[in-house]
Amino acid sequence: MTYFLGLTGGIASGKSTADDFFKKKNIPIIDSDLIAHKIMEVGQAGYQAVVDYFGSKILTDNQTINRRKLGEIVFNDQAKLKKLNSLTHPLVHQEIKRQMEQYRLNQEKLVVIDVPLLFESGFESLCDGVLVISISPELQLKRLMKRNNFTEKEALSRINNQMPLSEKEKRATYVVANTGTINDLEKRLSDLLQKIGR
Ligand SMILES: CC(C)(COP(=O)(O)OP(=O)(O)OC[C@H]1O[C@@H](n2cnc3c(N)ncnc32)[C@H](O)[C@@H]1O)[C@@H](O)C(=O)NCCC(=O)NCCS
Ligand SMILES: Nc1ncnc2c1ncn2[C@@H]1O[C@H](COP(=O)(O)OP(=O)(O)OP(=O)(O)O)[C@@H](O)[C@H]1O
Repeated sequence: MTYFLGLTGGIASGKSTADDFFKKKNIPIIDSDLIAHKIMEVGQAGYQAVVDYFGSKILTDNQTINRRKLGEIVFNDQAKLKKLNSLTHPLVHQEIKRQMEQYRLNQEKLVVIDVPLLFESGFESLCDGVLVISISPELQLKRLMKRNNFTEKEALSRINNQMPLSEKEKRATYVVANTGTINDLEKRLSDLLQKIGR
């Protein structure tokens, strides 16, 4: 039986950094951010729906979706974010489920499903356990501003559009803090793999 470990956390809490560790251990990852990007590539199912709704102002000169611009719009307007979610999430969930089925058929022992909005979209019912990567609000803001070159306002608008990390920790099966070095994180994840027994 495949064990599906949901992986979530807050924006910039360290999910992709955790994914890098699992990849090094040859554990397959289903990456929903990547899937969301793919379905919005030119010609893909999500592209036309998003462009029809938001208009050509979200396009770059070569007709691809300018995610920074789209992000600026939706993270400052909850109704538009809700709309974007309604256009993209069914397609993302469909692709996640397709990949899960493949891994199940291949009798993979452990698969990590990285879903930033796992609890928000009720995805935990499809997972055998949920790992939350947590950090303090101060560190989250600092890392997000640095990684995306965001102002404090830009970073806070993204953080505040997600369920509070403290609430995600309460709902988690496992919580791993990413407050130290990346080495510390890897050590904690290694201990977790022992605990899960895979
Ligand atoms: C708004 C968009 C264009 C911003 O693109 P950008 O390249 O700046 O960010 P990226 O996609 O890499 O996401 C970075 C992080 O933002 C957060 N985030 C992304 N989408 C959302 C959302 N709908 N609600 C809250 N937080 C979100 C997540 O923590 C995610 O890990 C993009 O995130 C998007 O299309 N989102 C809608 C699809 C979605 O919900 N994706 C999340 C996985 S299902
Ligand atoms: N332990 C750490 N020490 C220092 N920097 C870190 C640590 N862990 C992650 N980072 C950095 O913090 C930033 C956010 O981490 P990461 O991209 O893994 O977060 P994420 O949860 O995947 O973000 P998103 O929600 O946007 O997908 C990155 O620039 C990463 O290199």
